Amino acid sequence: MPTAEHEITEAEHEIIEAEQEITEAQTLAAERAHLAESRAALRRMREHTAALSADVAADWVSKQILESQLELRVAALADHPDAPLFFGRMDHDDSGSDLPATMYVGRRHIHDGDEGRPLVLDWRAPVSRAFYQAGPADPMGWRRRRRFGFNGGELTAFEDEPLDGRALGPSQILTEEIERPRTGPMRDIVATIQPEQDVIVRAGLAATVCVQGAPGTGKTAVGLHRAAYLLFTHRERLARSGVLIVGPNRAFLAYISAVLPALGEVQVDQATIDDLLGEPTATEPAAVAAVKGDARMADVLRKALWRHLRKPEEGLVVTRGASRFRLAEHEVREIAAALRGTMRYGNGRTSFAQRLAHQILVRMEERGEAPDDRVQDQVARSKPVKQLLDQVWPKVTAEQVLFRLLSDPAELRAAAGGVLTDEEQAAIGWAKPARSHRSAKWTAADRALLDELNDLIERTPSLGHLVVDEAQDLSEMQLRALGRRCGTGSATVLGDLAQGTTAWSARSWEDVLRHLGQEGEVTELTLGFRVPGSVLDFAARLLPHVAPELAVPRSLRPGAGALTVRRVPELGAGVAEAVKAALAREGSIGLIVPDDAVPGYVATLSEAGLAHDLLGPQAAADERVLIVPASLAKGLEYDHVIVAEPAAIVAAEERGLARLYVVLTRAVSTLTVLHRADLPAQLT
Ligand SMILES: Nc1ncnc2c1ncn2[C@@H]1O[C@H](COP(=O)(O)OP(=O)(O)OP(=O)(O)O)[C@@H](O)[C@H]1O
Repeated sequence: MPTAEHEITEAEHEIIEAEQEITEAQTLAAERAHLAESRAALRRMREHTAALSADVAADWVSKQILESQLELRVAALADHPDAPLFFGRMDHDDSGSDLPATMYVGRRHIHDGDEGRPLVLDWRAPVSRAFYQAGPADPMGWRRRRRFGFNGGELTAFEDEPLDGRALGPSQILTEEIERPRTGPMRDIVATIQPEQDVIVRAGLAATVCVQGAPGTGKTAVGLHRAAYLLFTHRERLARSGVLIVGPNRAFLAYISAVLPALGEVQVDQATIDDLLGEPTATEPAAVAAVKGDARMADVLRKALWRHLRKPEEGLVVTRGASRFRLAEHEVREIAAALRGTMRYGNGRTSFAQRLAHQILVRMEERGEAPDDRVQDQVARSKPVKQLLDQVWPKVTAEQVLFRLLSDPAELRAAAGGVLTDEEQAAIGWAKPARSHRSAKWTAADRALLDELNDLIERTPSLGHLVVDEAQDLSEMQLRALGRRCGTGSATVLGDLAQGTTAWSARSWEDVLRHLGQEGEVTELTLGFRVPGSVLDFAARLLPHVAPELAVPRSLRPGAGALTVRRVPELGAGVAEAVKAALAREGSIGLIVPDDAVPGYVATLSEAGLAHDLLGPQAAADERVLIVPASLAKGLEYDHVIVAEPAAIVAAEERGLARLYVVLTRAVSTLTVLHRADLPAQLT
């Protein structure tokens, strides 16, 4: 029997709860009204921009440029129904503060046209930093942080965090955001960027940052948000010089393609290394590619290129009117020798012609003539100089130089002697060369060599900033190629040494930065957002075998019951059953299988009547079930992952264990590992 005192307390409790509900409902209504007001203001901003006319432009070209700029601005002001306009709010009641009493933080700045009153502040503005960084230890002048929960475009919840020194547990809204089922391409994380991620996102433009991060720690997300941050903060400069995101393959680029547009950035290019350096037209054994990918090749190529300079067969004779002016053969040789290797090959060729012409001018002056600069140019372009130029300093293309190097063992020996061992030379030289450089086929490693040569011949222009994802997989020569593209800019280098699956995968980030030609700090992210703890622990059994030096990753969520490892008598039936079970739950399903088993599983699912897509360059798959070749899983994630036959994934390639580590860390909610053969010993 409850006591009277107890009854009153309970009744009181109910009243308090009811009051709380009313205040909560009122708060929610007020916040929704602010959202509606912001939406309307954004619409007005967009309409205003759309109404601006490019007719003010002086000429046709300027008009086209202005029109496309206006189009971009209208696109940037689009209201994406699924991406809430604001996600946070900060308040304080200190009347002496310079900060506004209330600020809403959102994807972009929104102001009320009439009064110019800011309704939402861009998350990248300096003042917004407090939303991400303020904490009990340092409230940064604010008293309360409010986070909003959204469902579609609807504001459905809010969560208050007093910034008064009380330490609070993890945010419910963050956990829900992470566990929200995946559909379609990658989402932005702008509402829930964590303090340690925010530090990387907001690093200055001059700084190159390198992030080592375990699977799912948000490296890709951080890199993309950093691009958006830099574009906001240095808009004009970067609009001119450009920002480029480099990712491992097209499927990955398609997967991340929606993030920047959702953040209002529609002008960032994305490319794979093959897009940048040229698609390979041939393949080769990994061991050969590893030699070609080694930075020592830069030396070999430099020597190979300069070996195209030839000794003059004779001197130079230039006729002007009735006079003839001569340079002796040794003089020509000295001029070439003085220039050799001091500048890019192409510039050297131009300078060589100018120096020859200059010497001829000196001869003219000796004979009492007074030629001016124009005469020097005329002489430099004259037939005898051109003929000598073609003989001594011939025009060459990167393809010609590499063709000669790889098809002629004597050339290779001359250029690579003392740099590559005899075995290495034998490995990269072509056994059966093509007829000419025109019909030669080039591998991915050759493409990086060609790029290096191109740069030795003519400077590669640099961009303002480069974001390089999965950087651990790039060869030293590929890193050099990327380094050239941010030579006068900076880079964000992202990756995980444990997920290196190429024959040349990096062993240290210091090496990566060195080959990239950038000085930068290496930061480590260790808190995983994607993979549940139980799954991460299972995958981490491989870590001592693939990257023993790395810290064991932790997960934000324990994920009890997320992992199933099952031996099945027959893989096809086991997979079909696991797919059916996953279909009963919410979210995307990735069936990750050894590459050569893909056709078999396509048939299995079709026979079982299970609709599915095969992961290809376009990430936009319609079906919930996606068959993913193990070699393409990198960087991707699915709510439910089913992995078929880990031993076969390991056996398929040299760094198969690292590949398996990648594959096992793609799951957001559940991982089902099915095997008929024994599991790899390292997993048990
Ligand atoms: N602060 C965050 N708030 C919400 N979600 C986050 C946050 N950080 C990361 N995530 C989510 O965690 C998942 C993993 O992030 P991401 O793909 O960037 O990790 P990664 O480190 O690049 O992983 P991998 O090395 O496996 O490719 C993504 O779904 C991302 O949206």
